[in-house]
Amino acid sequence: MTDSQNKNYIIALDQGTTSSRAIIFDRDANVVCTAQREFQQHYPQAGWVEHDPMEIFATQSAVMVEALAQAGLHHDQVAAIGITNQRETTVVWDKISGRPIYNAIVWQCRRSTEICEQLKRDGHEQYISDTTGLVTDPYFSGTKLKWILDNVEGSRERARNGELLFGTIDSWLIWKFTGGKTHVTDYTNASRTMLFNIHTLEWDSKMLEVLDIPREMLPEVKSSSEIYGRTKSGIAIGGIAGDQQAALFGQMCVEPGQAKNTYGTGCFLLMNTGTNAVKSTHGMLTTIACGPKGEVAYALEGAVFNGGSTVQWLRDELKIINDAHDTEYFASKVKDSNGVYLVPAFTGLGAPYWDPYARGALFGLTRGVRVDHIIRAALESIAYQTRDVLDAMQQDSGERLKALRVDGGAVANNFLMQFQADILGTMVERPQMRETTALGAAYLAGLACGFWGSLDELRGKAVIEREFEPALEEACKEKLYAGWKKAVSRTRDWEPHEESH
Ligand SMILES: Nc1ncnc2c1ncn2[C@@H]1O[C@H](COP(=O)(O)OP(=O)(O)O)[C@@H](O)[C@H]1O
Ligand SMILES: O=P(O)(O)OC[C@H](O)CO
Repeated sequence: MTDSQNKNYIIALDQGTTSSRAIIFDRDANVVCTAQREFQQHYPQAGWVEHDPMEIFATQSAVMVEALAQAGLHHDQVAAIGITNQRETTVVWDKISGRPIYNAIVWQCRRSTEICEQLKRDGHEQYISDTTGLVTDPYFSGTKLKWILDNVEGSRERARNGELLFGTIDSWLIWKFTGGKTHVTDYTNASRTMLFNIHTLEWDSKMLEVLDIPREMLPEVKSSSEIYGRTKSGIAIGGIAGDQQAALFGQMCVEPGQAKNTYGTGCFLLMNTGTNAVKSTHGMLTTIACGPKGEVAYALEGAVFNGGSTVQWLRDELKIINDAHDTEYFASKVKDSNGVYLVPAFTGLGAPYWDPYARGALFGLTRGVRVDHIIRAALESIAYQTRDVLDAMQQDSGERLKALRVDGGAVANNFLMQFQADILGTMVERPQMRETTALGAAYLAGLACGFWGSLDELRGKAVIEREFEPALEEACKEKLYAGWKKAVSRTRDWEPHEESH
């Protein structure tokens, strides 16, 4: 048996907002083994979110070792690693010591709101939208990176001298896994930085100048499916994609018009638009995704900041549930939310509102409201936010979705999926294979090293486990949704502007 025949597995490393996971796939793209570790969230101020990059690397390395050990595999048996990651989260590290100079500033963090306001005052909003496909919001890496360079003493100078490197989580992990040899990212992650021209596929000189970012610290940008380097143990790293683009690929939405919604910490609805970089007039982002071979394709994206995190808030802060799974039981105990709306604008509102000043609120409280109603309202808020996004995206794309493909941790919740179908008036399709993010990264890595010849070999994998049919009558659906829109309008522009930075 030759060496390559002996390599019968691909490992996907899925570095998410709340946990690091490693998933091993066999040649039939079946999951052989999964290992997962949660890591600490840091909230140093209201609206700020940080991670420790060393903890991210430590948990990600640990789960890879754990998964291999559980499966009884040696690293020699792995053909390649695919990396997929929470996007936008920004790390700056010292090239020599290999240590970050500041905690990672997480995609949800609002600390660069004032930098965005300045960009708007200076008239850069249109340029940012035309060039990077993004809205001027603290969500993206560019203003987070500027914040670090402005606030960590001497860092801009050190970056100019080539002593510091910048990366999103994919770059950070690859740099660490290759022992400091490889400093790369891929087009999908680069397209989330606000520093990258999505049309010419290059770092954008004007954005670097406007944000005063030294070019020396940027990673080389590569395709999503190629061999970038090897881990210290010799495994090829062959795929990189931001987690939402990886999920789109894993759901095989590689042709124009195909879309998926992922329900994780946030909710991310992406629609592939092929070679056409569609410009939104309804608050969607234009972003880079992957075509059938992992090549550059464009997508429209609606990003909702707080989806499953709303359920975590019920569990960790309010402590009214023990486990995310219990929400289904409590929400189903009551016939409706009793007029309660929860708007989880904990870190402002993303698409289609883009309001960093919005803050969360509960509306419609009366004396008869019980915890069950609040739990139900929390789940309903996830579905309402998805409706906001889908309505906007359908107006931009001119396409009406026949069915919404879903994935992510929260799709296990049958109540949520049914309410989603009801409030959209559209069928919701839940796949049998829920690990679509990891699967997408595995496919990209497997295609790069010839483990799989083409996606066509794997089409049979896209099996629907359950369809949720809309069952709510039109008038009722629209009345509920009108209540949601009213609630959202009351949360807008809540935080005073001068206190947001
Ligand atoms: N049964 C459930 N009902 C509702 N929400 C759930 C359920 N299971 C998990 N979640 C939520 O889904 C999220 C985890 O999904 P995952 O896709 O792993 O997220 P991420 O990649 O963002 O870390 C958590 O925010 C959790 O609260
Ligand atoms: O870690 P997730 O799955 O919540 O995804 C985070 C997104 O990539 C942020 O843009």
